[in-house]
Amino acid sequence: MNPVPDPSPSRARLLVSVRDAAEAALARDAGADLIDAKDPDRGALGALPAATVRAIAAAAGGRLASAVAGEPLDAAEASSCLAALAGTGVHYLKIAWAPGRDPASLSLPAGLPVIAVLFAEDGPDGADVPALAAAGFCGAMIDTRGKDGRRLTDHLTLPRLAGFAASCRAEGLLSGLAGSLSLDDIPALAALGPGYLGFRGGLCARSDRTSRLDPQRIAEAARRLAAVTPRFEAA
Ligand SMILES: O=C[C@H](O)COP(=O)(O)O
Repeated sequence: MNPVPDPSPSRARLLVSVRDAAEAALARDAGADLIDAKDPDRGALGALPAATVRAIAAAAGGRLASAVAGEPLDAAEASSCLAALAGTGVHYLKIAWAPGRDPASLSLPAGLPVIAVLFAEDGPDGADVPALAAAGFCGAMIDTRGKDGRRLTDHLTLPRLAGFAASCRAEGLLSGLAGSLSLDDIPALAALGPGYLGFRGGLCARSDRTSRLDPQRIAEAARRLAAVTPRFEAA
């Protein structure tokens, strides 16, 4: 089994989505904990070609690397998307998963942990987590589907997000929160005790997720995360 981040770390980790190996090296050097391969030109969870993901995993050096595998319509398509990125050298994969979706025909790659990505627009909460654990996911995160300027907290309240993180801890799943987050979101969200906070746009020049990553913003995000002591509320 590949290593995955501790589901209940003493502080939330910093996940930075990158489009290529050069951005992976930049994010690694600026202080990202988790290097996430994603095509920001193709929506919330645009998958990159396997060769690009392989190069990103290599450039992540000692950091954990993940890759997004897309937004499949059902479990069978999810299985194909995941299989396409197995063997790229990342430590885990992330894939969109609708709450309540039947996992019967889901085939998870052997030895490669997978995180289910729920979209904030669908109103997920902690009650969705036990089914994800039962389906075999190693983690669960909430992101926004529409990159239209609305942030995660424009869709879901802090108590609801706290309940989601707590439910993940109770199920032994890694949890993540993302969705057009800015540096100023860090104190309130990191305090909820997620495994990681995920960023792209908020760490890019002009806060444009299709623009280049800004190493100073990444370093500042790492500093702010390190300063927050999470409150581990019960599920
Ligand atoms: O997994 C994290 C995402 O890449 C977040 O992207 P975003 O900050 O542009 O919404």
